[in-house]
Amino acid sequence: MPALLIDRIGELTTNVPELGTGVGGRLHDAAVVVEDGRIAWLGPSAQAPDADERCDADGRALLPGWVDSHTHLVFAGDRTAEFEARMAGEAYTAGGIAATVAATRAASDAALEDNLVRLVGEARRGGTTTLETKTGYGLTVADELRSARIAGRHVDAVTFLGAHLVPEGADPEAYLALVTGDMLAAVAPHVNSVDVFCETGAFDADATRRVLAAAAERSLATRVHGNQLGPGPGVRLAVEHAARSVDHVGFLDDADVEALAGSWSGLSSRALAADAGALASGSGTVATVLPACDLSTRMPLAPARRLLDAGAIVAIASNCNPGTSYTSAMAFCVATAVLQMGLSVAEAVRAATLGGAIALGAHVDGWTDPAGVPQPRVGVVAPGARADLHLLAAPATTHLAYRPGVPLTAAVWRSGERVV
Ligand SMILES: N=CN[C@@H](CCC(=O)O)C(=O)O
Ligand SMILES: [Zn+2]
Repeated sequence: MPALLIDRIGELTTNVPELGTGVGGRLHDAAVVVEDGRIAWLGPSAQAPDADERCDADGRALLPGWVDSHTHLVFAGDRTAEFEARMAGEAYTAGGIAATVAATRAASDAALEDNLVRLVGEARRGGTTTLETKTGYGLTVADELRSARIAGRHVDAVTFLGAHLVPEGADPEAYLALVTGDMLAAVAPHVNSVDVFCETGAFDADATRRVLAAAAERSLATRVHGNQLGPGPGVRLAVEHAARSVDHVGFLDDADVEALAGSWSGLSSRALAADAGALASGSGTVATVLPACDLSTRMPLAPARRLLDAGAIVAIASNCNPGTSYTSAMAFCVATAVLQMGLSVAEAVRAATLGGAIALGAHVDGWTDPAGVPQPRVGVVAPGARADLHLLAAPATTHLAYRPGVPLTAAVWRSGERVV
């Protein structure tokens, strides 16, 4: 692959404070050189070396591609009527998942794959370069396995979510035994992690523990859908089981917030930001907020400001799915986090890039994609990192919140290849 120079960058967000200024490690009048799919050099534009090809950023902002660490893209059908009912005042309940399970089971492999490819393309056009997606709309061994296989062909990380809902007509205990037994055994070679929806109407604390323990026995990373619809044990269980992330986190008490911050062994997000070594070696549970889901379900926005102030590591993800959050637009999630959750633009951008990477374990070199191929770290613009870059049609990332809803993606590179 010929070396590429992107120069005359008005504002470069590296997410590495030592490389620039502030939380975003920003540089101005900067340049980046990309070689063999990785960042080879970055620095002042005036000192940039020659390369085979050149892209003139013309004063615009460059940042890492979005890392969307929570989506549910293997599904068929949509739930427009359910959304309309919600906007007319009905509450969201976990039971809505069953409608998508029925449509997904009835769909052909080709239909599921076409829909997934459509959504991955939509996300790319909005600047997303790393995508996780979950199974969870099959809920039989065969349907979960085909979801995992289809997902693995198109995304960067696949999560098994057999513990999404007890399917209609199934005995809860027998289904849990299936999820933690034969179903997990079938999908394990095809997934990177295991998730469980810990909520009233889905899986209780005991069931959640059993799913997390079964995943740990197979050395699979874990994550939890927790504290989405009300207070509950999800956050506490995620931290106790060293889950990579707990997602939604809408209803938190002080102990939940302290547990999430403390999970990083006293390394606050600020300390981690200032010390790349600590970040690489630290392990804890990321608090993933899903602003579009909070809005689309008319739930209170997750307390992202409080979590950051307490020292937790926060990620922002789209939760793209046909029930609670039918959007892949990470820029919209970032704008909402700034305008309504009280984050600065630099904090929100960091959470939607490096935060998501930490939640996926993709912030360190050598993480593997679903095919088992080792990948360079993502979520930062730094020498050696995967060249996943997002050029905005704006001079500063501030425009993501200053001009909400305006499509600002001008170009996207993934592994050094121009994809948008
Ligand atoms: N909360 C559980 N799962 C999805 C919603 C799935 C659905 O309603 O189809 C979520 O993350 O919001
Ligand atoms: Zn979800």
